[in-house]
Amino acid sequence: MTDQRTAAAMGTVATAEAPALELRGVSASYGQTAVLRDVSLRVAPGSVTALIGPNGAGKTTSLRVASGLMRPSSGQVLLYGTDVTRRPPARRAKGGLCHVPEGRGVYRNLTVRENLLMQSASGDPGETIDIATGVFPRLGERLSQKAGTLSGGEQQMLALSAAYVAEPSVVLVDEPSLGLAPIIVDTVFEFLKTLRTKGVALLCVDQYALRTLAIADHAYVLRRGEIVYDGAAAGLVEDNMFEKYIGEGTH
Ligand SMILES: Nc1ncnc2c1ncn2[C@@H]1O[C@H](COP(=O)(O)OP(=O)(O)OP(=O)(O)O)[C@@H](O)[C@H]1O
Repeated sequence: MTDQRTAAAMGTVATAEAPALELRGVSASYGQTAVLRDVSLRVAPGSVTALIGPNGAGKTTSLRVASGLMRPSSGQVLLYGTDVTRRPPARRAKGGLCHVPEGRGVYRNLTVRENLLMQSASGDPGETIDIATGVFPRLGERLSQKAGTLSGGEQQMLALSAAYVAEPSVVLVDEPSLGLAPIIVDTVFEFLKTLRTKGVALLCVDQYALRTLAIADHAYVLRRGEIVYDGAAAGLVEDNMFEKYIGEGTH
């Protein structure tokens, strides 16, 4: 989906300056527990932004607020400059936002083919299957299989294929490599790089922080619900910045 189409679906006009996605001063809580405190971040159109940080920092919660699965207690979410804070997830999805959640967002009782058609923007079965199997040939061999019986890696490929066949302009991916064999992790990162070449604005959370930074333009580090780094992804890798913000032992 182009920026202009997204803007039209959002009921606004795309401006060259507006970020594809912006969280502006977002705070969020689970019950009495504050999880995000005044989080602001921007994802430029056609760029990759890494959101990294230790366990429990609030990365998943940030993505949930961005896609509308969770309401912030204060602050705003903007898509191409339009305030969508009060819009439900389905409306944001229609406007070109695709959230691939942690833990494989597939319909387990539907076949691979049915899952792909559910995700499809065009609704054209032949075209949808061609696009998805072009990116992940493995899915082509399993079109009639129930998604719940796929291997973990195959389920992840199916979940990620939404980022193609739904034709989004903004994609949020949460831990796409979690629990996957190294060779499948390579496939996932190749896929994310390919997405970028299609002009999608990508916000990526992954346990492989260095690999994520390697494909990212910009990076944010979250710690205890606060942004503690906002700058170039490359800058975070240099000069021991990475160890300072995230700690040793992160790969
Ligand atoms: N449904 C919930 N109810 C209560 N607390 C929650 C809920 N979901 C998350 N939390 C808490 O909110 C904090 C942030 O969680 P979140 O999942 O956003 O962190 P994260 O940075 O994605 O962590 P990880 O890297 O471990 O996945 C954690 O302390 C977590 O325990």
